[in-house]
Amino acid sequence: MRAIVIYATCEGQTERIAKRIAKVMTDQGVPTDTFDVTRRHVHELAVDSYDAVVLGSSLHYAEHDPRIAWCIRENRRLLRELPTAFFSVSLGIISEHYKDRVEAEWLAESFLRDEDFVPSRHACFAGALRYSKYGWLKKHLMQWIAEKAGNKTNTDCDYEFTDWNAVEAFAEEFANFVHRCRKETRPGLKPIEVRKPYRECVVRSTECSATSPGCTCDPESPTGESEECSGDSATCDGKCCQTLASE
Ligand SMILES: Cc1cc2nc3c(=O)[nH]c(=O)nc-3n(C[C@H](O)[C@H](O)[C@H](O)COP(=O)(O)O)c2cc1C
Repeated sequence: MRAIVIYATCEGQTERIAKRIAKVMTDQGVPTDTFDVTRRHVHELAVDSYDAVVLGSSLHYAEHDPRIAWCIRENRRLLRELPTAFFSVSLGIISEHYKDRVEAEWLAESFLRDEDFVPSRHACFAGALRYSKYGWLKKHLMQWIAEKAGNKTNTDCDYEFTDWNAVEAFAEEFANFVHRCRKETRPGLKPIEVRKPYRECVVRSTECSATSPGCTCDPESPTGESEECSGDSATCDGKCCQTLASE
């Protein structure tokens, strides 16, 4: 049993949130990997080798990342059968103006509606203002937006608004939900064995032939993954069961 957090980030705040969610879920007995769609193509990811999926995206110019939308579309049938969660990261959600807060929530809900995706859980988290990472134009645009929203405008500093307690509570509750789903669908299973808890993701491989002597890969599995296979073992020819190195 494994879960994955698939996320899109621009300045890194969604990544920090995704990694915190993965850590908390892993600590709760649901080993969880992470996958950044802004660095790798989602096609490489073997989504079907996971038992629960969390998707997350930050909001930029009132849009969630189209690569997350694409990932939802590509895996729609699978996502309907699994425990799923979605989180949106924005600054509107902590604006001093009620209208902005409502809009941030509405944008998350309409994104899910447009993608015809009903996650088991969803949340909106506050992100960060990282002036140090913005170019000149973006810095001044963000300063102007921040001022309108009653937010921090000193461009010499970065500001983080994420409520980490809320992020951890979300991850903990979702991990408990995943446990409950597993119990309901497959009664009598042993408690989950936490193995290889810190790896980045399982990538799709079409090269696994499972014919080399001593190869422990399961040719039936889409990723060639087997219980014993480490992915970097010589018995796998280094071709199949690929997992990304631990952080
Ligand atoms: C160019 C730009 C546009 C943004 N547009 C919005 C927006 O339309 N609504 C909003 O609530 N937040 C907006 N934000 C705030 C981001 O959602 C916030 O900074 C978030 O932490 C970014 O997460 P990331 O670093 O994972 O991309 C914007 C930020 C930038 C830099």
